[in-house]
Amino acid sequence: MTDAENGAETAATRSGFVALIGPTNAGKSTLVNRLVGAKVSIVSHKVQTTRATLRGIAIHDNAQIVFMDTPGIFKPRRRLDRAMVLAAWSGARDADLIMLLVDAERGLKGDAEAILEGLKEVRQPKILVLNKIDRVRHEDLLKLAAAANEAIGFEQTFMISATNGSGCDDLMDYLAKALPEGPWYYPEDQISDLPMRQLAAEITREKLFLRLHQELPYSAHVETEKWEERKDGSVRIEQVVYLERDSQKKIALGKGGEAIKSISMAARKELSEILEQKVHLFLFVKVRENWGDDPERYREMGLDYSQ
Ligand SMILES: Nc1nc2c(ncn2[C@@H]2O[C@H](COP(=O)(O)OP(=O)(O)OP(=O)(O)O)[C@@H](O)[C@H]2O)c(=O)[nH]1
Repeated sequence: MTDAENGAETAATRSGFVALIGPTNAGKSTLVNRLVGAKVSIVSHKVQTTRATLRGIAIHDNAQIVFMDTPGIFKPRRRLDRAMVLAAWSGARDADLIMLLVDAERGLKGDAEAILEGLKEVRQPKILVLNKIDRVRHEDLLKLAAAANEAIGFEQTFMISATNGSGCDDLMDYLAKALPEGPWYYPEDQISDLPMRQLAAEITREKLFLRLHQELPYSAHVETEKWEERKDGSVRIEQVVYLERDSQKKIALGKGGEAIKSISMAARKELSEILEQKVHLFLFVKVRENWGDDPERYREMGLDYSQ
């Protein structure tokens, strides 16, 4: 029986990217794990080299909500930090909606204040989510909400506890309705696989920057192209490192391939620890001109993994 015969109305699908912004320890991972309903968020990232990372995908009513992480939004201290902050904000600007998560117990001190300042420049619709309300008196929450809304006109303010779930259903109802109508970005059955592939790409990117950060542009990008589980329990992973120029490719390879070899070894070691299986990692370095200027880059970063 079709939906129409059944008398049920088929609502249009919605989908979009939600940039999750918040100071360290605000509860981003805890919240995504709760909203996504599975532990796909896996790691909290140690090094802030990511422009926009997929944290998890939630399905609510007819909407597919893709949570993106934009680490590195904090007060810049060194030159490198400043480049990362800029990149992090550019990730946020590509999202359909920005969700600022604040630890209500800590309030707007420190990084939260700097983030609010930065958010003023961003045009996307923004919502405020005060987390850890289980620890804060209601009247203090109201004061905090008022102070934050004075700095920025948020579309909505939510008060939640990521650990006990209070307020989370209302938040999801809102997100599902706020995202644009359109087809889902990811096929439902591939969702579980995506974060692992992206995580693997991110680990390699982290190693790349740890070794060569002053010599490579921030736009350097890694994609996981193949992921093959083998009968002997090991996994074969093929990744491409995309750079913008031949000169950068030379740097990434190093003399006699020595740089890429050590990057690959470091990435393989970490991956096999996380996956708890033997990993065969193959890295290819390719030049893709103007990659850094491509406005579709961000979407592609997600979509490429499902192909
Ligand atoms: N009481 C309380 N604690 C919470 C809540 N949400 C998160 N926490 C705790 O806050 C701490 C930080 O949570 P995380 O989810 O790791 O925070 P995060 O923002 O992902 O942190 P980074 O990855 O370091 O940026 C953990 O100890 C959580 O258990 C909440 O609603 N109430």
